[in-house]
Amino acid sequence: MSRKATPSRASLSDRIRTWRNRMIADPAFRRRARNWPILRRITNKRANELFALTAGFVNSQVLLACVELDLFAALEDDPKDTAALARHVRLPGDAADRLLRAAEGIGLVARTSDGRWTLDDHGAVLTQSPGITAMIRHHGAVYRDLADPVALLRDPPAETETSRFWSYVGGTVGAEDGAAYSELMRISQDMVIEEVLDAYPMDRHRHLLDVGGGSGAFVTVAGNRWPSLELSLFDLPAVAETARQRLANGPLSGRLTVHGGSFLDDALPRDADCYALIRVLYDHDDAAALRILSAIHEAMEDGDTLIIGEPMAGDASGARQVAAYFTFYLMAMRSGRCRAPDDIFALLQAAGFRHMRQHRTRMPVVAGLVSARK
Ligand SMILES: CC(C)=CCC/C(C)=C/CC/C(C)=C/C=C/C(C)=C/C=C/C=C(C)/C=C/C=C(C)/C=C/C=C(C)/C=C/CC(C)(C)O
Ligand SMILES: C[S@@+](CC[C@H](N)C(=O)[O-])C[C@H]1O[C@@H](n2cnc3c(N)ncnc32)[C@H](O)[C@@H]1O
Repeated sequence: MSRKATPSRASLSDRIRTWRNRMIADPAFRRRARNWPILRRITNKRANELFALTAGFVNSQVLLACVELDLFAALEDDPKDTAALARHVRLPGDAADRLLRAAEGIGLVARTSDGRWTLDDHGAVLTQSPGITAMIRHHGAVYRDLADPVALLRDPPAETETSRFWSYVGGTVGAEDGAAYSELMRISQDMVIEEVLDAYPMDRHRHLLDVGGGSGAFVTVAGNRWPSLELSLFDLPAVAETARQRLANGPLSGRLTVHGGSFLDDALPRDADCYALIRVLYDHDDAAALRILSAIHEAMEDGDTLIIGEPMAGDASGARQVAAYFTFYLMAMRSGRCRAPDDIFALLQAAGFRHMRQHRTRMPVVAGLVSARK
């Protein structure tokens, strides 16, 4: 049941917020604010932010066109003029010029002093970020599901393009799907792994079990960083088989065990002292999330640790963006929930965990991290 706060109950900060909102909403105040240097700066900043929000879809499509045409790779080594780039991306000169001007507007490319084109900051990052690039490409299906967001909120269909794309979420994945989606998972995982392992070094543990470990990128990086760490990976049988084949002859094979099974139905291996759920919990609604946590708790000995690393909601500006993106993304996927650390603590507590802690990550837009002990 929702309760409406009466003005007399509102805290001072709530009342200031209400007063502030009335001022900002008033066109006469906004006109006056433009005349005062400091207020003008804030006004312009807010206007630009609201414009970026309003233009979000257009910006995403400019980005998608650059990625699909491989524009950033063409600019990686040397600046080029419009005609040379038009030939590279196989567009008429005028169309290439439009694309470049649009890309310049959103920080993807920039002009050199002699009028040619080079990479701007975002474009430079994207030349070496296959994970982000793959996510930009796969947005087509998600955006089609979100084309009518109110309809999706009111009357979500049982199946969407996004839910079919990530078919493993329901626990049904065939051998042929296993390799394909694990590949997208793998290349999109690098930044998450770094955030998690920088914020939570594994030197205090003997044996790491990555639950829902996909193709094994997390255990691979952890194993390389901590040479005496024993490693295990647990995932659906088809995915586990893909991981086994990838890692069978690698340098870690002597200390890695791969287990196939479902964390919703099967018992988990018991020999680890650190269990990890990396980008797993947010795939699942609360009931399933609680089952996963309970299965891990059941497998653990007293004192063992669970770490949970995934994009999390929160107060940092990156975490706020994560909340908006993944809340709607997961609605399109028809499963899961973007949670704040407190939401995860509540589930952990219900599953019997204690000593719950949030660990600060350096880039909350990439991942948040919490840990708990049995
Ligand atoms: C050198 C001099 C003189 C000055 C430099 C000045 C300076 C420090 C500039 C900064 C440059 C710099 C270092 C920039 C770094 C930028 C970085 C690290 C950007 C990172 C961006 C990350 C992004 C955009 C991540 C996007 C991730 C997405 C969209 C992930 C989507 C994931 C999905 C949909 C997962 C689905 C899985 C499922 C199904 C839910 O389980
Ligand atoms: C979003 S992916 C994350 C993979 C990897 N941890 C990463 O960050 O790239 C979720 C993983 O959970 C696995 N998974 C989903 N349902 C599962 C289940 N019922 N039992 C075991 N693993 C499952 C998927 O196969 C997939 O590898």
